[in-house]
Order: sequence, then structure tokens, then C-alpha cells
Amino acid sequence: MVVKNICCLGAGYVGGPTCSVIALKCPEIKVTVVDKSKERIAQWNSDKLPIYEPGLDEVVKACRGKNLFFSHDCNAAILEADLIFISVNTPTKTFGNGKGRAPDLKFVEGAARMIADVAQSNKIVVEKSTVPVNAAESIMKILKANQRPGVSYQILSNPEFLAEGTAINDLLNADRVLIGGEESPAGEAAIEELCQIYEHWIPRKRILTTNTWSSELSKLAANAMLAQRISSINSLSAVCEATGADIAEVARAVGLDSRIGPKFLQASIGFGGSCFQKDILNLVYICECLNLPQQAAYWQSVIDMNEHQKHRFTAKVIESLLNTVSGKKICILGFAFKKNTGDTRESAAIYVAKTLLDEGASISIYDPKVENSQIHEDLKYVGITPEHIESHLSIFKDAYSATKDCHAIILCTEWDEFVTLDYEAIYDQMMKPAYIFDGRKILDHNNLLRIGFHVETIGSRLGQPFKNRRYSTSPQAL
Ligand SMILES: NC(=O)C1=CN([C@@H]2O[C@H](COP(=O)(O)OP(=O)(O)OC[C@H]3O[C@@H](n4cnc5c(N)ncnc54)[C@H](O)[C@@H]3O)[C@@H](O)[C@H]2O)C=CC1
Ligand SMILES: O=C(O)[C@H]1O[C@H](OP(=O)(O)OP(=O)(O)OC[C@H]2O[C@@H](n3ccc(=O)[nH]c3=O)[C@H](O)[C@@H]2O)[C@H](O)[C@@H](O)[C@@H]1O
Repeated sequence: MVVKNICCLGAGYVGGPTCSVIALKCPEIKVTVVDKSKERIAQWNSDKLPIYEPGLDEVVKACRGKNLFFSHDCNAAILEADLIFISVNTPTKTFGNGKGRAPDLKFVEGAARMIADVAQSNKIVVEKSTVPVNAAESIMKILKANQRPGVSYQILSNPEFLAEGTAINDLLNADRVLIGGEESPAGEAAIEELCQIYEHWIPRKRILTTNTWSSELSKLAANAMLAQRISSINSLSAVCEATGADIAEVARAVGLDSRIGPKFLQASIGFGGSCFQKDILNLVYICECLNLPQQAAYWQSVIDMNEHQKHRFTAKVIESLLNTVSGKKICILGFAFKKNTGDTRESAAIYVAKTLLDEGASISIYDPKVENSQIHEDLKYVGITPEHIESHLSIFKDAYSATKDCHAIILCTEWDEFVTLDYEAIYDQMMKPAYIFDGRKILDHNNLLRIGFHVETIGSRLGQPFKNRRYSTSPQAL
């Protein structure tokens, strides 16, 4: 079989960009991205795409209506497809067995059942969603149990490694593409079909083929190890604050070791995003189910450290503001979980905002890409009442309006535009003393101190002599 028609179930942050790039690079293949949400599909077919991702508009514009289609008609797309990506959401379970840890696979199962109900010809079904090890087997079980005569399936695992904010570049220049499949002639033939699609733009040596389980586990392992680096550097940031060390200097010194490398060593208010926490919890749950409690505890500690970092930072804000924020106006700059995305899933800013609102502060928020309705939804989800939001939250369209008359600024997202703001002008319109808490270590702290701000950041002590030494013995003796 030569793949001529691709269908993708799920038009989200992964399905949309991934299939747009496939359409761009494989003009002879018809790619149809479907979603059960009519609203999302309407947005994909409009001028304002449902997600903000640098470079995505251009790719979609180049292919939409030619060989790239966004549709609500899942059945029609499944019927004509040779290859189907399952790219649906796999959130952490919020109820029942495995609550708070295991992934909820109901959307994956729903997608598999849709394929089984509709398919009338052979299909290669590709797990693009991040799933637990052995999920391919469960999908195959559903497909086989409902198989029509003469229809056969091959399941492949092809996890996605793109990061939001750089998705298009990550897809165009992937470090590697990973494809896992059944170790049989039919499995190998299916792997080859998918390889040929990626080979349109990814050199063969960067396409890795493995067995299905290795591929599934590698995705969880990659996210766990990336997050582990952030928790490691964040744990060291606390040591820096309690001593005279600076985490930026430590990260640079450590990262120059070629065995360690410089990436993912940026201390922060804690990692966010839809996947790190969910995928590590998934790994923890797998370890628990396999009766590997030490391994489960090891990976759980990566999440615990991240939670601690968010608490530690927010506690520092409150402590610095004379231990009370009640009645104070505090500006949060950046609400997305990282720059260049409008995504707020698991964003540390949500925790910061909730804590300050609970403590009686009024907050003003500015983020260049997050929709107002999303901020409202996120705060309601963490238990802030609509009345409290109404009376204590204001959302602004620019940083200058948002910071006016504030007692403090908390920088939660590392948007480039925050680096070049006119902080003299901002200082002049703030309450005094004016505080700034840089949760991303991107600002020019010396300049801010010169202007007159009280500045706090992660992993270094600014403008204060080295006091409060907490060693019980000399550092050398430790
Ligand atoms: N967001 C990211 O950067 C990355 C996500 N992943 C993984 O990819 C998967 C998808 O993630 P996102 O795209 O962020 O999720 P998302 O929530 O943005 O999109 C998933 C979409 O699937 C749709 N859907 C659910 N069931 C469906 C069905 N039966 N038929 C058609 N559509 C259906 C939903 O309506 C939703 O629009 C997850 O497993 C995630 O862990 C992997 C790498 C990166
Ligand atoms: O499975 C997924 O969903 C994806 O998860 C992450 O991508 P993403 O969450 O989009 O973004 P990252 O760049 O990894 O950042 C995650 C969080 O860590 C934070 N971070 C990142 C790097 C760093 O050094 N320090 C740090 O605090 C970011 O600000 C952000 O809040 C991985 O990087 C992707 O490879 C993976 O495909």
C-alpha cells in the first residue's frame, strides 16, 4: 500500500501542527484533520486559528483547501484514509481507580471504536497521543473485536516530541522521529509506510524504529528526564538563594560539561504545560502497577519539587510584601505556561494568581496571547468564585496599563516583550516601595535596582549582602 490519504483524529496542539507540516511536505498526500468539536474545526477553517504557534498560520495557509482539510465529518475521513493518526487528549484521570495519576484513555478508546465502527478497508493506525506502555495492545483489542471481514489493522506508536511555541520548527527539524511497531513482516511494512512519509523531509538516519513498547516508554522517559532537569536546577536555586551562589552561573558552569549540556537548565517558577506533570504521573502509576515503589517515588519527587518551587516563589512574594497582600494590587505579567503560546494548561501563573486572590490581593494580568475567557476559566477551575473574580481581577491589553498603581509586579512568563519594557515609566506609576519578582530571570536586575525597584528573583540574592548564612559548619566541611 502507498499512503495517499491520511486522517488525524484530534485537531489540537499536536494534531493540527503535525498534520499541517505533513501536508506541506507531502503535497501528493491528502491530509484531513478531524475533531469532534465543531467549534475547533470552524476555527481551523477561519483566519484565526484555535492555537497560537509561530509559523503555523503560514503553513496552514499554504496547504488548506489544497491537500489539507479540517473537517467535523470523522466517519468520512476515516473511511477514505489509509493511515490514521490518533492525536486525541490523554488527560490525567480525575476519578476512580488511578485518580490523579493514571491517564484517562477514554478519548483514545473512543477514537479506536470510531475507527472500528467505520473502517471498510485496511488501515495503519498510529498512536500519536502520549499513552502508557501497552496502549497499542488495548487499541488492537478494540479493533480486532469489531473487525469487519477482509479489513486488517496495523498499530504503530509514533510519539510526538514537539514543544509548544516552537512546534513548527521542531516538526521541520526534528532531532528524531520515533516509530514503534509489531515485529512481524506486516508490522515492518507498516513502519516502512510511515517512514516514507517522514522521509519527505527528515533524513532516514534520524528516523528511529523500535518495538512498540520501547517507543511508548521512550516518550514518557523523554518528558520525565526533561522535567527532571528543571526540578534539579530549581532545587539548586533554593540552595543559591540561601548562600551567595547564583543559579545562572551554576547552570552555565554545569552545562558547559559536554556530558550534561546547556539546555533545560533555566531555573524558573516551575514547569507547566499539559504534558510534563501528566506524563510523569503516568510513569509513576506504571511503576506502582509493576510493583516498583522506589522507581515510582523517584519520579514522583520530580513533580513534588516542581510543586515546592511554585509554593516557595509565591511565599517569597508574600513575605517580601510585609507578609500581607490583602488589599494590595499586584500585577502578573504573563499567564501562559511559557512564551510564544497562548496555552495556560498547568501554568505556574494559575497557582500564583490563585494564592494571591485567596490572600485578599487584587490582581491585574497582562499576557500577549492568552484569551480573557481562558484566564477566567482557569481561575474558576481552581476554586475562585465568579464573584471574587469579578471584584478582584482585571485583565489588560498592555503591560503599562496592567502595572499602573500596583504595589508589585510578578513576571510569570518569559515573553520577549517584557525584557524591553520601559521600567522607568512603569516604576513612576507604581505604588512605593515598588516590588518586582522575576520568576523567569530574564530582566536586567541591575537596571531595575538602579531605578529604585525592590527586586527578587529565583536562585540569587540581589542587592543584599550575603547574610543569614544557614550552614551549621563551613561549606567546605559539608
Ligand atoms: N501539547 C503538546 O505540546 C504535546 C502533546 N502531546 C500529546 O498529544 C496528545 C494530544 O495533545 P493536544 O493536542 O495538546 O490535546 P488537545 O486537547 O489540544 O487536542 C485533542 C483534541 O482531540 C479531540 N478529540 C477527542 N476525542 C476525539 C475523537 N474521538 N475524535 C475526534 N477528535 C477527538 C478533542 O476534541 C481535542 O480537540 C496528548 O496525548 C498529549 O499528551 C505530545 C507532544 C506534545
Ligand atoms: O509531550 C509534550 O507535550 C511536550 O512537552 C514538552 O514541551 P512543552 O511542554 O510544550 O514545552 P517545554 O519547552 O518543554 O517547557 C515546559 C515547561 O518547562 C519550563 N522550563 C523549560 C525549560 C527550562 O530550562 N526551564 C523551565 O522552567 C517552561 O517554561 C514550561 O513551563 C517537551 O519539551 C516536548 O518535547 C514534548 O513533546
